Amino acid sequence: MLAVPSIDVRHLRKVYGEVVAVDDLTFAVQHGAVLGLLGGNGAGKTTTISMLLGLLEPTAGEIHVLGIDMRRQRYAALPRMNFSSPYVDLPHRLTVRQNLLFYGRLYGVKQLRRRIDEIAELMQVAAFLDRQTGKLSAGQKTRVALAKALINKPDVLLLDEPTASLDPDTADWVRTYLKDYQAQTQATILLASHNMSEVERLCDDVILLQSGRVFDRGSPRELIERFGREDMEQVFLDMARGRGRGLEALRRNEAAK
Ligand SMILES: Nc1ncnc2c1ncn2[C@@H]1O[C@H](COP(=O)(O)OP(=O)(O)OP(=O)(O)O)[C@@H](O)[C@H]1O
Repeated sequence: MLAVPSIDVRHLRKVYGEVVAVDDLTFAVQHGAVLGLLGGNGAGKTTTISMLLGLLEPTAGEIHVLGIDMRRQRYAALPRMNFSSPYVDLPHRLTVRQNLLFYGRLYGVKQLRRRIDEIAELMQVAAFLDRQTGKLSAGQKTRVALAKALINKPDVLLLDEPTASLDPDTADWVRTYLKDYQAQTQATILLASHNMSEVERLCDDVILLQSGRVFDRGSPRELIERFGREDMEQVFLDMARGRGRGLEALRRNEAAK
């Protein structure tokens, strides 16, 4: 087990022209924990995940993953990481199998063909392994993206809205699978989601982001209690609408700065 957190982010900032997308974000995710990143549209979730992967250069701040400085040595960490995002398409013209072969080789997966069969079965994409990825339905593409995200059995998994286009039944088994995967491998997962029951079910801790800044943080249970609410859906609405005890949390955070 690592003595350092699996993900360690300090004073992270990203500015696009006049838009401050991420503003002084600091958090750590311990080995084997699941952190939820919640926030309304434009809160900075995708920007944060992109910086964690090295796809975007931060304006300021530090990111360490598995103890490795991502701004200097990200290629040492990337083979042990993976991600899925509805905003990053897999090559359309390749078949699902070709995509999984391509990414599997990129990640240096051993016994790749066996692993592809295994993950295709698990993510229920075996039936369309030889179809073009671009011609699949949105939900099928999401399952392929998850198969790609798990191909190298990552120690750190970054998931941007992993169940967004899935039907309720499929979303449910994907959540069950992610929970089992995490329990079996002790992987560390960062999950950006708009689905509050998913967050309650999967996340040990949650960061509520608003306009790139931390609005509040805690376990789902702590947040629900602190906001005086019954579930995360209501907590989220309080944050989004700037009302109730959520507003007090914001004031407290502002005062602490
Ligand atoms: N390439 C870009 N150029 C300029 N502004 C950008 C760019 N990408 C994101 N932004 C802005 O940065 C802010 C954060 O966007 P981001 O995509 O990280 O939000 P998000 O929390 O993932 O939102 P959503 O829930 O809608 O996916 C938004 O104000 C967005 O308009």
